[in-house]
Amino acid sequence: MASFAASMANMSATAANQKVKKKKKRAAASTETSGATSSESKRPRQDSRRPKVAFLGIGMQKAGTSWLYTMLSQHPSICLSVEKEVHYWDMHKEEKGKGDEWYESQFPESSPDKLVGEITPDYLNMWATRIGQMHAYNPNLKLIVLHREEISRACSAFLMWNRIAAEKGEAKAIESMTDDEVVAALTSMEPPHCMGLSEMGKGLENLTTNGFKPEQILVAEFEDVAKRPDQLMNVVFDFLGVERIQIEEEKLKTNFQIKTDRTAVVANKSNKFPKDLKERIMGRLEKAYKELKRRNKKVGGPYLKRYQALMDAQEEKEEEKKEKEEKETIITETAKS
Ligand SMILES: Nc1ncnc2c1ncn2[C@@H]1O[C@H](COP(=O)(O)OS(=O)(=O)O)[C@@H](OP(=O)(O)O)[C@H]1O
Repeated sequence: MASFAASMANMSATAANQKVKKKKKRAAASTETSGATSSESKRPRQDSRRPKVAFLGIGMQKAGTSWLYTMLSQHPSICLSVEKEVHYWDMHKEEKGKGDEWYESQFPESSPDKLVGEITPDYLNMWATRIGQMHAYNPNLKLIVLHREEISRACSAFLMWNRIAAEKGEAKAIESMTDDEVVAALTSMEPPHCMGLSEMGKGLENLTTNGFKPEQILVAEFEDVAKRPDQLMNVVFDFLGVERIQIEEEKLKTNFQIKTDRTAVVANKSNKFPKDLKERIMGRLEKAYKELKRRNKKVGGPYLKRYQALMDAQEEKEEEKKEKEEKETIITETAKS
């Protein structure tokens, strides 16, 4: 009996030990996924107080997303990630095992009275499971896409990758490449998928077949970054449900390209795709990518129509205001004379 009791006690001690070990293992695993240290995990959880990410800029890559990040960073009710591109949904979550707590810790200035968001252009071209995870995290997420003409966008992407590779001695600089070489690199199915990442239509379809409603997605035109930046930002602010703010003219008109942090780098004018080469390339690719452009137009069309209507309504209002002001001036001057 005694030996039975001892062995029972022994067994329960072993079970208790195993339980403790398992608990420690689980704690270590959750520390690994959340990126927290053991002393951090002992502190009261902060994440329960952190608001969820409410909006995302999801592309297109090379369509003015760094400019958009800079404009949104001017808004007092918006909290952006410290780094422009968090890459949680396309990389950190699955490939690096990070959790939502880690994700939300990328927004150290978040608070309940601020709208939290980040911009990672690669989210537009993710596969279904990742979109599903993003939707499950926050089914009410608002998504912003800037659309840029497909071939010009790919040229911009190619130039960026070519400059990086050439600097490392891993590729010829664009200036010494033949047209055929540039076309081959631009259209390659291998990373960095220059033309592949112009597939906005497929990206939008993937979003709506994996939970997102079209009303949750705003598609705006890249061209307006240069042509009508203030109106574009009004549409974005309205879409996000925050107050419209007037951004300084000089900022609105600056060419922003950001790499890894909040430091806005004004684009180097010499860092442009050689103009003649671009014209030749665009001529050659126009026919080959007719189908891709048609699909983007078909799927993106209704979104862009909605966006155009919002832009036109603003213009009409401004014209009405001008006319009214002009009439008032005439009345005042007539009264004076
Ligand atoms: N204010 C303004 N007006 C006109 N164009 C502008 C502006 N700000 C940024 N840009 C152009 O946007 C291109 C970079 O886009 P992204 O910031 O999305 O690039 S990235 O995906 O983050 O690498 C890049 O395009 P390319 O010059 O054709 O490469 C920038 O020049």
